[in-house]
Amino acid sequence: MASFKIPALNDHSLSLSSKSRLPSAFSVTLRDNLRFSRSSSRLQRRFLIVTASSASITGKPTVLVAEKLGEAGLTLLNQFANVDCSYNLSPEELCTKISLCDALIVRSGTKVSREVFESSGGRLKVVGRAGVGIDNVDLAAATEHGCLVVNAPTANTVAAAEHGVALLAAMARNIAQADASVKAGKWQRNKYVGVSLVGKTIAVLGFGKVGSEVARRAKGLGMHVIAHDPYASADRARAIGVDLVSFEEAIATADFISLHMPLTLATNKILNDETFAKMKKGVRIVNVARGGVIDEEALVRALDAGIVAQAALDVFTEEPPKQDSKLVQHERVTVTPHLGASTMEAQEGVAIEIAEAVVGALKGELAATAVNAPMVPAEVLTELKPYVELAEKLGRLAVQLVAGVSGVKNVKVSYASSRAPDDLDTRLLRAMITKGLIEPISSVYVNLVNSDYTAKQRGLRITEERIIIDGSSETPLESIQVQIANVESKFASAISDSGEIKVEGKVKDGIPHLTKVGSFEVDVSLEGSIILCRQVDQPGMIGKVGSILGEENVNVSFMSVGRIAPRKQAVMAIGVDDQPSKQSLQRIGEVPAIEEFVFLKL
Ligand SMILES: NC(=O)c1ccc[n+]([C@@H]2O[C@H](COP(=O)([O-])OP(=O)(O)OC[C@H]3O[C@@H](n4cnc5c(N)ncnc54)[C@H](O)[C@@H]3O)[C@@H](O)[C@H]2O)c1
Ligand SMILES: O=C(O)[C@H](O)COP(=O)(O)O
Repeated sequence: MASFKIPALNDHSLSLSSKSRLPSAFSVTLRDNLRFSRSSSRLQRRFLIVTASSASITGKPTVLVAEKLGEAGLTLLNQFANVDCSYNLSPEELCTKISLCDALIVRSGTKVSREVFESSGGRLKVVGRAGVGIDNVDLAAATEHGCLVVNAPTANTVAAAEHGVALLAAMARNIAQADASVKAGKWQRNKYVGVSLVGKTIAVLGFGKVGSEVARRAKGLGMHVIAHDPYASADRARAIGVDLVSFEEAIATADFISLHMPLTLATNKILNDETFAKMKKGVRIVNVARGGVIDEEALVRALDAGIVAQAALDVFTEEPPKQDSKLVQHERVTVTPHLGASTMEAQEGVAIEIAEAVVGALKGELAATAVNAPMVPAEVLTELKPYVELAEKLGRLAVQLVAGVSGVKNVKVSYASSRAPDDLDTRLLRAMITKGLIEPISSVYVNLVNSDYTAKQRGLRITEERIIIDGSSETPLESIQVQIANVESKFASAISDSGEIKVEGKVKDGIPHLTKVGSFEVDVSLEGSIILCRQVDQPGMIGKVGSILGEENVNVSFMSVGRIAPRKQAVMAIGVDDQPSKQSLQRIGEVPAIEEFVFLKL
């Protein structure tokens, strides 16, 4: 079998000193909870498994709905959980309530801060954002607390795009101002002469879901559409008839600018004094993204200087904005109170989308819209299921072999596979190895959300290596090997020739097997628990150990002996269904040919 090594795929090393509290009954598990949610059919099928087992005294989890949610979503939630609809909570009230809740659902009006996660005492397992933007949720804090954040990214796209186009047309034709004027008893036909859209250039900044829908509609209005988005595909733009251009070109050539990017460090105040100065005189701006992408004071200056002729804004840095805000009160500015997602249809859709995601996550199903965790496609999960189990068990075994576990710092994981490196997603496997390594030696529960964070926090450096082997690529993996460097072992035979604790496993007929301990080949299915004994190879050993266990009614599920050569050193691996008593283990240790032994819980 030919093999060669490729460089480590991942290297997670960082020591953090702070201790975070983590949920007490929340873990990734594939064995018992592999169910695929088929609910969000519009979404690309990408899933995350999260198991949450705690619930309230009534046996049902409690979901706090902190902002108004569509009826259909509430109905879904009520079928599974105790639903507490408490709107307009102060930050203090939210922090008080949250310790009694397993899930929280919000829109953009609630700040889910670090304090919220800290106040939950580890009970909060899922935050559902009933909409797209998650800038009101402290994602880092959620991840540190092992709390999954899911959103509803698709149901309000069209509503937001329609609102953008509505603002565009309303702004160009002074609809809001003219309406107010007529209601005030005036008839100012000359004052409210507008501008036409047809033939004008509109720059869509952020060519994602909403941006591309706006672009489509703007094309329908006869506009020339250009877009700027450093991450968008040129093919997708071309398919809609849109030219992707640089930011500089977009802002310098546009008659209208429509903003559709998320608020990030890079987009914060992306429209500012400097960028306004580069725009065409008389440009008109629409913002249905986030208020923070515009420097609002600079916009007022640009309006007053005549650089910006008009603006139409649905979103503001501070919501609601101050009543005396110069921007809001500006006569050439049209405003709406963050209504982009607020259509009957979008709110029903969002409510269903988020309720399904939250209920699914609480049930231990696969969350399609996880924001703070790697998502693994369903078909990959199905295929990796037995390897995920193998990964966790190898981690558990390896760490239990360490003498004095505090020194576990460097772990190397090798995946032997005939697949190309980019055809094997190891994130889930790494998370499960981390879980296996950490859980037996701490009170921390590790899941896919917090595994990398927890490893870093404990100063655990996990490097991954792919070993490409010949063979059929139908099987995702040939074997997984876990090595712990620079430690002593309570079972010296687990130390390989190169000095690390080494365990290796394979999946056989769908069942994870331990196939190597140190330099010894064994073959024992990873079910129940395991006793490893090093002995001088000789007849009758299996019988002797088997009868000690049999006397105590401990059922042996598997036995295998790996030896260097006949009658030389050998390692016997014995799978047991039950935990033998201390006395039985002591008797095994007293069998004359046995030089060392260890009992390992899976
Ligand atoms: N007003 C509302 O009620 C409302 C409703 C829905 C969405 N939104 C907001 O609209 C925005 C877009 O939502 P979406 O669903 O289309 O998100 P999306 O993720 O599908 O699209 C965002 C796009 O912005 C691009 N982008 C990121 N950084 C950029 C940069 N520096 N310059 C240019 N483009 C950049 C991304 O590549 C992506 O294509 C978000 O801020 C969202 O919160 C508002
Ligand atoms: O990000 C979003 O989905 C929109 O801004 C809508 O926010 P909302 O749910 O508060 O209306």
